[in-house]
Amino acid sequence: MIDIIGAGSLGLLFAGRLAATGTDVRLWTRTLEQARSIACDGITVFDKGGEIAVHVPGDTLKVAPLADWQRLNSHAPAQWIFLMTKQGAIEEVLKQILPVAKTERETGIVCLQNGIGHIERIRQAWPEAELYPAVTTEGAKRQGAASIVHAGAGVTEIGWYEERGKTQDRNFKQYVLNRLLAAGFDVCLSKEIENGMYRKLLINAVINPLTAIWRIRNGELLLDPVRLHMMRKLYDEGIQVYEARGIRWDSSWWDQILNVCQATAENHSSMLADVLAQSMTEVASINGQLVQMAEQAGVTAPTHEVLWQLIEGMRLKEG
Ligand SMILES: NC(=O)C1=CN([C@@H]2O[C@H](COP(=O)(O)OP(=O)(O)OC[C@H]3O[C@@H](n4cnc5c(N)ncnc54)[C@H](OP(=O)(O)O)[C@@H]3O)[C@@H](O)[C@H]2O)C=CC1
Ligand SMILES: CC(C)(CO)C(=O)C(=O)O
Repeated sequence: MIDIIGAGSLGLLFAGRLAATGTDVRLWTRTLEQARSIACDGITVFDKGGEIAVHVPGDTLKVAPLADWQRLNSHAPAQWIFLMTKQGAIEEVLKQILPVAKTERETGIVCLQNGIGHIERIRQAWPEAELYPAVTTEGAKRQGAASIVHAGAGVTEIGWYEERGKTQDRNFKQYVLNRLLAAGFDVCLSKEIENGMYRKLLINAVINPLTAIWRIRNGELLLDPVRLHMMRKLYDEGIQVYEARGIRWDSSWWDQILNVCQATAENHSSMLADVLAQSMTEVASINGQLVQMAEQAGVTAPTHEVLWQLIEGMRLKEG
C-alpha cells in the first residue's frame, strides 16, 4: 500500500493514476470536507485538451483527513509514504503523523517538494525513516477538490543510495518503482539526486519569483530583454553560490531554464499561482535557501534576497 499525504495537484495525479492501475492507495487530505468530496466524486485527471484521462470512482478509494492518521494507522501502519504537500506544510504533517509513525517499523518516504531544506528537516524529526528525495518535471494543476489537469508529462527522478543496501531499498525497487512504472510514470532512480535538486532549485529560483512579481506566464519571461537580463542576473548569482559551496553545475543549465520557459510558456508558475491565491509561497525554500547558502559560504546573492523579501511580504492580506 502507498500512503499519499496531500491531495493537491501532484497528490491527486499520483493517487489517481496509481489507483487506476491497481495499486492500493490511501490518500490523506488536510480537511474532512475534501476527503468527503473525493469519496463522493472520485478522482478525475484531465489531459491538456480537457478530455478525461483517468477517472477513479470514489467508492473504490481509501481517503481520509490526516487528523485520522493515528486512528487508522493502528490497524494498517504505513510503509510507503509519498509526501505531496508544499514545503510550508511539512512541519504540520510531521506533527500529525509522528506520534504514531515513529513507533512503526521502517517507513520509506518519497519527498517530491521543489526547493531544498526539507530533507534535512524531515531527517531531523524522524531519523528512523528512509528518505527518497525526488525531483519531478510532471506538471499538474488542481481544478477542484477532486480533479486536476495534467498539463505536461515529465520525468520523476528518485534518489537512490546504492551503499545503503537495505531491505527497504530492495522492497522499494520491487514494489514502489514497479507500481509507478505500471501507472505510466516516467521514473528513474538517480544516484545524483542532489545534483538534480540543485538544478531544479536554480530553475525555480530564476523563473518563479520573476513570474510572481510581474504576474506573467512562464513564456512571457522570454519576450523582453529586461526580463532576460534579470533571469541571467539570478542565474549568475546562483552559480556563484554553487561555485562557493563546491556544488557541481553545468553550463547547459542556462539553456535548460530557457527551454522550461518555452515548454511551459502558457503556464503560471507555482509561485505566481500562490501569490494570486494569497497563499504561502515556497520562496523561502527556493530563493531564501540560496541566500542562506551564500551566507554560509561568505558570498552574497542580493537579487535573490530582494525577491525573497518582496514575495514574502506579498502574502500578508490587507485589511
Ligand atoms: N504541481 C506540480 O506540477 C509540481 C509540484 N511540485 C512540488 O510538489 C509539492 C506539492 O505541489 P502541489 O501538489 O502543486 O501543491 P498543492 O498546493 O496543489 O497541494 C498541496 C496539498 O497539500 C495539502 N496539505 C497541506 N497541509 C496538509 C496537512 N497538514 N495534511 C494533509 N494535507 C495537507 C493541501 O491541502 P489544502 O489544499 O486543503 O490546503 C494541498 O491539497 C510542492 O513542493 C511543489 O513545489 C513539483 C513539481 C511539479
Ligand atoms: C518549472 C516550473 C517553473 C514550471 O512552472 C515549476 O516547477 C513551478 O512552477 O514551480
